[in-house]
Amino acid sequence: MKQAVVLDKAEIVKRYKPIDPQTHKGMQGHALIIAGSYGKMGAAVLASKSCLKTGCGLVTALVPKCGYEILQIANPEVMTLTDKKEQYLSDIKMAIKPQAIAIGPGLGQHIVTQKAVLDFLKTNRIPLVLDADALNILACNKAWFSVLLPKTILTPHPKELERLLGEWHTEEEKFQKTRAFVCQYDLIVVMKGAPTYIFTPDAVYVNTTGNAALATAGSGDVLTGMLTSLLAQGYSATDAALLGVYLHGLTATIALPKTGYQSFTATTILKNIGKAFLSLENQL
Ligand SMILES: NC(=O)C1=CN([C@@H]2O[C@H](COP(=O)(O)OP(=O)(O)OC[C@H]3O[C@@H](n4cnc5c(N)ncnc54)[C@H](OP(=O)(O)O)[C@@H]3O)[C@@H](O)[C@H]2O)[C@@H](O)CC1
Ligand SMILES: Nc1ncnc2c1ncn2[C@@H]1O[C@H](COP(=O)(O)OP(=O)(O)O)[C@@H](O)[C@H]1O
Ligand SMILES: [Mg+2]
Repeated sequence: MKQAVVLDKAEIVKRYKPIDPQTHKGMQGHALIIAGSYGKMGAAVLASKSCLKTGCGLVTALVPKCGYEILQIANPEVMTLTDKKEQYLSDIKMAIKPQAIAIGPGLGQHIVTQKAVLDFLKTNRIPLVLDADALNILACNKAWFSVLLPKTILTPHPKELERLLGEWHTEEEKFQKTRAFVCQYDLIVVMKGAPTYIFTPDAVYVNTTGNAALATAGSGDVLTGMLTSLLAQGYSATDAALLGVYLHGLTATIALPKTGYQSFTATTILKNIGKAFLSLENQL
């Protein structure tokens, strides 16, 4: 494999766009988070909250009916749309025009949800982040890889990546398969791990922030919201993936001395997104 580009502060500051003092919520982007099912509504809460806390002006969550009160109470700043089904999503339609969409965290893989996801992918023309069960559903329907919009961001953990690409026997083979996949379908793959690699058709990047504190439930759901937020704010898919992964890791670098590994949770990531941004501003 070609040498990975090291994603350090200098590389990030080049891509970071400070907030315009004249901005308003309508200019900060509107994101839609399609997530959650009975028992996994926390994933929708975490992804939509992280989307807001990464600077998106407006965030809407689309969840099954059982998620309505959970979302509205846990996240009063987030607008909530509900499906007609109580426990899982059955139909992905929206009367809004978001600038970016995330789909997958906590979604489950009900057969009806699978069909709704596939129908959505066929017609979607809005910049997209695919995570968790959206990846698992796609892995069961590999013919659908070719309907994905160019530069869609996929965020698999190792098991999800294996479901998508099949087994590998060496790290080198894993990298080759991922590289071939992003080039064939013109996608961006955030290969989550320690460290996380970002694959684009042009280059591979290796992240330098973060630590094992991130090995905690919901950590990836928060990352999905952050990437979607940056996409909605007008960052290119490559820059959103690079900046989002870097900032997500930076929250753990910043918080570790106070929390230790054990008490760091996905909520700790949310609480430290602001400090992560501020540390970029100090470099300008
Ligand atoms: N509060 C909520 O609502 C939450 C909801 N969530 C939602 O739950 C759904 C299921 O998601 P999930 O990722 O837990 O299940 P799944 O895809 O079977 O993967 C698990 C297996 O993958 C592997 N593995 C994972 N990471 C690895 C690594 N770094 N390195 C190596 N291996 C790794 C590992 O496999 P093993 O090593 O055990 O063989 C592990 O057993 C999904 O929709 C998600 O969004 C969660 O986000 C939690 C909070
Ligand atoms: N040991 C580790 N060191 C650094 N980052 C890690 C480590 N373990 C997990 N992470 C990060 O935590 C996140 C976990 O994502 P994921 O497995 O999808 O979590 P969840 O589905 O519970 O939200 C990824 O961004 C991954 O890179
Ligand atoms: Mg996950």
